[in-house]
Amino acid sequence: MKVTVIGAGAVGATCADNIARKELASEVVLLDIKEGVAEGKAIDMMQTAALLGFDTKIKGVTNDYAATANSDVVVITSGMPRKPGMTREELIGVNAGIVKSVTENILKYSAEPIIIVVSNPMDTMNYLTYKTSGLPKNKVIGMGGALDSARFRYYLSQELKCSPADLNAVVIGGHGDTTMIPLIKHATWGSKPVVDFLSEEQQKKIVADTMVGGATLTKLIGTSAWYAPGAGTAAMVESILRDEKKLISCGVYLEGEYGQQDISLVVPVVLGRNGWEQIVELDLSEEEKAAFQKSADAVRTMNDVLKTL
Ligand SMILES: NC(=O)C1=CN([C@@H]2O[C@H](COP(=O)(O)OP(=O)(O)OC[C@H]3O[C@@H](n4cnc5c(N)ncnc54)[C@H](O)[C@@H]3O)[C@@H](O)[C@H]2O)C=CC1
Ligand SMILES: O=C([O-])CC(=O)C(=O)O
Repeated sequence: MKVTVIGAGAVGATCADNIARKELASEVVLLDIKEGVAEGKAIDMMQTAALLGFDTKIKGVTNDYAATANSDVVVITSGMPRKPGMTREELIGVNAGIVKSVTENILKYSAEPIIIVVSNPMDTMNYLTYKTSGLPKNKVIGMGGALDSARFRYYLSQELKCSPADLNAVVIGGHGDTTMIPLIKHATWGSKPVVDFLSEEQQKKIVADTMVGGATLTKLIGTSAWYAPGAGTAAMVESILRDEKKLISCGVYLEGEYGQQDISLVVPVVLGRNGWEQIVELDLSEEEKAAFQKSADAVRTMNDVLKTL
């Protein structure tokens, strides 16, 4: 199996590292536009192979798309990250052009890869990739929900003083500070609803902390996060390449599901060798449905911005 990661920055390199350590693919190609960066990081990672004992071959290239030929999965992380005080949406002007040209280049060498879109604003970049690529909708998948759900489990585990591994908790909606919807009423610890253990105040804080999880880290670090984003993306690659059929919140193109059309939003999907194989429709309350509609309206406004670029 071959995976290409476009963008050898913080998220792309971390994702490639996770894929190699877990030997999810025999070959990983890391591509960046900056001369030498992907080559250097690939060699650095390959020099951990003797220490960590993996056999995946990582190759770095500068803008050489021929090296990406016949990839099974392509991860797009190329583009600008936000700085403290910015929203993800403010990146659209720079990142839309990058994501569009990268998608076109990928398809010159790989006929029908599964593309995972990470670049922000993710919901709109995933929509753009779907529209640009002409790929079947199940092969264009946005990464955001895997990360946001992991953050949700982290904040829940801190408050409940339990292992995040024992929590089932899902974020849907958009991958934005105000568009993501941590479904706290659906979250369980073991099979017990977490709300049975948390005050209203605790619940509100967990939801709010999850929603601004990315912004909090951007403020602390000075650029956006990469360890959990890299791991979240690799978890999606794993479920796809190993055909695990894991239920993971992902950005997918909706055609009627959750009452939405012609938009990419984050919902729980089954991820397997064919990409996303099934959308799972949760039983949402009226309040949750209204929040989903509000997120859809905001994401649609961003998608409309694409027409002006
Ligand atoms: N969806 C999500 O959950 C997350 C999304 N992100 C987004 O991922 C993107 C990358 O973030 P970082 O890795 O932290 O940024 P970074 O700045 O460390 O890396 C981005 C890389 O993209 C490269 N690049 C730029 N234009 C390119 C092109 N045309 N072709 C190939 N490579 C190109 C740059 O040279 C740079 O090495 C950002 O847009 C960020 O907002 C980051 C974390 C989570
Ligand atoms: O916060 C950002 O800009 C990067 C991102 O999407 C995240 O870490 O959730």
